[in-house]
Amino acid sequence: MSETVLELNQVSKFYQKQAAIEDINLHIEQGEIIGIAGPNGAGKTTLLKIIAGLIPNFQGSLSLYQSQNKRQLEKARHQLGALIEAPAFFPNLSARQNLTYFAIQRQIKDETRIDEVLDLVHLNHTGNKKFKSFSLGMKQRLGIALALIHRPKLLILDEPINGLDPEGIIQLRQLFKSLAQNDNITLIISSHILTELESIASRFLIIDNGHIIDQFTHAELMERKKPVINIQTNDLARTVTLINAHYPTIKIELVEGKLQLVDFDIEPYKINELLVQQGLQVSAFYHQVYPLEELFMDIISKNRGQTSSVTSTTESEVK
Ligand SMILES: Nc1ncnc2c1ncn2[C@@H]1O[C@H](COP(=O)(O)OP(=O)(O)OP(=O)(O)O)[C@@H](O)[C@H]1O
Repeated sequence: MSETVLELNQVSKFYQKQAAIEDINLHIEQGEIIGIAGPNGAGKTTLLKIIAGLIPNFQGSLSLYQSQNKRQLEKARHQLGALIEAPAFFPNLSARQNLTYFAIQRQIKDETRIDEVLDLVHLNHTGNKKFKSFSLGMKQRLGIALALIHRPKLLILDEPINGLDPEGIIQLRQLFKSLAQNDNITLIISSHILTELESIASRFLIIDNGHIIDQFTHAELMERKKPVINIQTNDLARTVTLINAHYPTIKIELVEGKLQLVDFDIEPYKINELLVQQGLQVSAFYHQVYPLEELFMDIISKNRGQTSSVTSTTESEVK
């Protein structure tokens, strides 16, 4: 049976009358992977800090594992691990020495746990290498190891994949999925890398100007996604005429010198076939699907009162 991890009711944080976040309501169940996306300054870090207990003064109520008052909350937060901003590691100590220091400080007696977390974040091979000569990605992974060291049930990560190389990103993606699936750990992750967030999270929160302006599960994202076909030919104007004549409901836009088709309910190859049969030279034809990125842009522009980027293009506009 699933357990409620976190409940926020009308949570707001103001800095000099300016809201960093405002009227946030949120309910999170054990085992969920929550992906938080939002533009710079949207309020993501503020929200994560409030959950982690790093901003004690805020308006509204927060309950963590059914604990609400200050004392109970302090206890409940032992179940929480967080990587928000870079932890202060000792530059002249190795990964293992740094973790040993924090383990002693946190009264973690099980020494094997240090090797376990170093294994989990793939830093077990770094030996005597000092923290100061770690790459950004290695530093980031050591921060995650530290957040995991006391076996938290809830892990909060602010931009955890920043600065990682592709291999590091893949390793962390697998780690996050395994923590949720095998260890039933709940994760709350913020990231600007939406393609990555999309492959990790089970539910998404879109934040703008301090408000949760939309939220949806992974399955709902798939329903709302808009596939796009990109086309490049030797005669874009004629391509538009042909597609408009045969498939009048398809919307076409000119983007960076190529045509983008949305709202098509036919097999893409049929469009390609049509163009080739009509003697056009099709130099590029590819199906592009970045659901979260596309939906994110739509949601943000709608929230800011801008029109959506997709409009129908006429032949004269292309010429
Ligand atoms: N300590 C502070 N004092 C004053 N204003 C603050 C403070 N911390 C955050 N803010 C303001 O609150 C708003 C939200 O900031 P926050 O760091 O939570 O956004 P964010 O979504 O994490 O941004 P980014 O993606 O750039 O990290 C911003 O306008 C920021 O300037």
